[in-house]
Amino acid sequence: MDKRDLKSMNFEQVKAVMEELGEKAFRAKQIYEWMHTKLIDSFDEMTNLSKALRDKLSENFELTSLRVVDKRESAKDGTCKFLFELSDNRVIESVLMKYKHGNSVCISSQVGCRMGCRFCASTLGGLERNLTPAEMLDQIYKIQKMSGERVSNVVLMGTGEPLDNYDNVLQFIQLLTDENGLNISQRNITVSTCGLVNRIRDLANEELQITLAISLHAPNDKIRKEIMPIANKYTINEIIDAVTFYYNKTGRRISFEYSLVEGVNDSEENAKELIHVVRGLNCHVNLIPVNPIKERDFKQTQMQFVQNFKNILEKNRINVTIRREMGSDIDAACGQLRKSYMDEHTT
Ligand SMILES: C[S@@+](CC[C@H](N)C(=O)[O-])C[C@H]1O[C@@H](n2cnc3c(N)ncnc32)[C@H](O)[C@@H]1O
Ligand code: SF4
Repeated sequence: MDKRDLKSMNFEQVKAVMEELGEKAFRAKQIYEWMHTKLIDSFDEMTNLSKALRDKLSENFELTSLRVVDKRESAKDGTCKFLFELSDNRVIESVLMKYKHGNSVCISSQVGCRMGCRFCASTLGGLERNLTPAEMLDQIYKIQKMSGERVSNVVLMGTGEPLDNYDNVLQFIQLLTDENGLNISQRNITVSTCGLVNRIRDLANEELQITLAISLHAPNDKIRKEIMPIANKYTINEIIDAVTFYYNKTGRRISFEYSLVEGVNDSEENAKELIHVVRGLNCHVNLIPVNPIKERDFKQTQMQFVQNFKNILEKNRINVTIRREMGSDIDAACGQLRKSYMDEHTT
């Protein structure tokens, strides 16, 4: 029988397990603390439990942990990219970004992705599997332990489509924001999605205070279909309706991600079209010059045109920023480092 995943359980579930094992309830608190505040990697480190209980736990439960297979630090801005190996030997990546306001970690939510966006390295091998809540937490826990600094912000912008792994992502958010765990504020968590409309509505109904980021990348359905297959399922209008619902439910300002690709979505005409799409919403647009991947011949829009695109939006009173490229010297585009690692190790 497969061992049950203890770190993915919330406090109530750990309490139920203790009852099942005939243990006192306070043991649940101790075990939960070892996992989620002391961030230990093995049952043997739970030194205030008897050896008998630790043995019982390891016979029946799995305690996930990640092995670091690579770590690269940007000489430009201190951004650190990590490659972690999971217990089934699959590899994922996470990024630590240091800002004045605190440390932000970008985590993966799946191994691979099935959404097929043309510019994205994460989807080149399709979806391998979902990550468990514990495997998402482990990325943050490991980075916090290795860096010795508190992580204050978490963004789900690494490999994978978080809303395609909905239940695990929700449980992960519950554990991450638990006051008996790392106690990260919901407001400091961002979930980024390519626009799974039904799931955006489900998420709105959870009434969380997290930030929702929409990977829009196009001002109309025609261009969006060329670069994002999900656009064949949901139109931009449907996305806008869903995010309006999200905003009405949560009061949280919506972020739109817009990667500029030369000759594809970066003309002045495109900027004007984009204004009509987002006008009237309480939102923020992030412009990101696309990070070219070697498997596709997409080119980055030159900075002067990115600036011009931004000016057009600004003149129309749209909140807009150009996202700083973090760690551009270390294969920082999402999924790129993992992809180069897999290419080297699987041929
Ligand atoms: C990798 S995705 C993960 C979250 C989610 N699946 C999504 O699409 O929003 C995070 C962000 O990276 C962007 N992205 C992916 N490949 C990129 C590239 N080569 N250059 C710039 N941005 C990229 C995505 O469009 C998205 O906005
Ligand atoms: S951009 Fe997001 S949804 Fe699209 S393939 Fe990459 S990870 Fe998947």
